[in-house]
Amino acid sequence: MAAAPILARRIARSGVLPLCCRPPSWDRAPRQPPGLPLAPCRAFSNNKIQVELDESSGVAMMKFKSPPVNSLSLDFLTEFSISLEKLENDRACRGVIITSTIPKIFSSGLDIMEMCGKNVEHYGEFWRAVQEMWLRLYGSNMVTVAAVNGSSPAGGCLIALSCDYRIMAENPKFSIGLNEAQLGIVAPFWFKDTFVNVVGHRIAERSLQLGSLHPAPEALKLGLVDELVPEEKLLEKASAVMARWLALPDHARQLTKSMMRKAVLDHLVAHREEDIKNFINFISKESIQKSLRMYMEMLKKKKS
Ligand SMILES: CC/C=C\C/C=C\CCCC/C=C/C(=O)SCCNC(=O)CCNC(=O)[C@H](O)C(C)(C)COP(=O)(O)OP(=O)(O)OC[C@H]1O[C@@H](n2cnc3c(N)ncnc32)[C@H](O)[C@@H]1OP(=O)(O)O
Repeated sequence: MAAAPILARRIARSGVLPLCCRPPSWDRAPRQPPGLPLAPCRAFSNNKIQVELDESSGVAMMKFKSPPVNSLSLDFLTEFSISLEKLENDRACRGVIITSTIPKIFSSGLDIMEMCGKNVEHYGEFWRAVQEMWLRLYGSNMVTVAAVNGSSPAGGCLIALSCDYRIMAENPKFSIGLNEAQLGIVAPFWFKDTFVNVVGHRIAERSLQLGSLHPAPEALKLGLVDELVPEEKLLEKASAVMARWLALPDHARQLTKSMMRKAVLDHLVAHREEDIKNFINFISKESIQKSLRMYMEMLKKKKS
């Protein structure tokens, strides 16, 4: 995935400062008082995502921090891909736990405003960023654990599904699923394939057609998440799961992961441009734009 030049161009246009141009990122960890041994922890943070790597365990904690709902805007997706790339290329990092700093929300999915009333170039750029995020996360060599501490519709659910293991807070008010059908849009084939690989064909077919958002206990029953824990235990549990996965030799686990995921990844890589064209054609239709506008209005009305 030679994404660096594309990312660089996108960052330049989006105004988001690339990590490499910021003050040295690894220097941003809190300074130790003189005399104490240096904590084996490195941190970097950009606008929407904060990452801390514990060098002694090889585990990075990645926290989404983009209020109000961690929606996956072009800027967010760019930062996410850059953060994943940095960790992937860091020999000290073997695993990443993904969670959110926003109470009750893991991620609200793709930013609907990025898909409304924009031009064809923007839709193309946005969709390429969505693809890139997924290719990096689903294809990661690192162990990836999602600590889902809030609602996680559509693109948020895709992030969790793309990890190796999903632990969700046991609050029945939190829901997760690919609800695209409820918005009058269609989950693309690689969202669907990722879902099928986790829950199986029948459950995926029913859930996708109905655009279901499953409350946490139901998500557990369907196998959409691997376990539920009280919210205050979520990160502790994620670290314990991570330690179990990291106890195995990396090469054996990585080759196995790649064998399990390769066909789905290769499918998108082989059809990337076609997928972008399909997205642009689909999202540019007036009927689809109308559905999205109505959905946004419904969200706003729900508040008042
Ligand atoms: C043939 C096929 C070929 C190609 C592909 C074609 C199609 C493309 C497929 C695209 C796949 C799409 C994937 C997606 O992810 S779509 C997004 C789906 N997301 C949702 O449905 C979530 C909607 N949001 C909610 O349900 C709630 O907001 C949520 C997350 C439960 C939080 O609830 P709450 O705490 O009560 O907060 P509010 O609802 O008040 O929201 C606060 C604020 O945020 C705005 N907002 C919420 N979600 C989004 C979003 N996803 N994008 C943009 N903005 C969002 C909301 O409107 C409020 O804004 P306000 O200005 O009123 O404060």
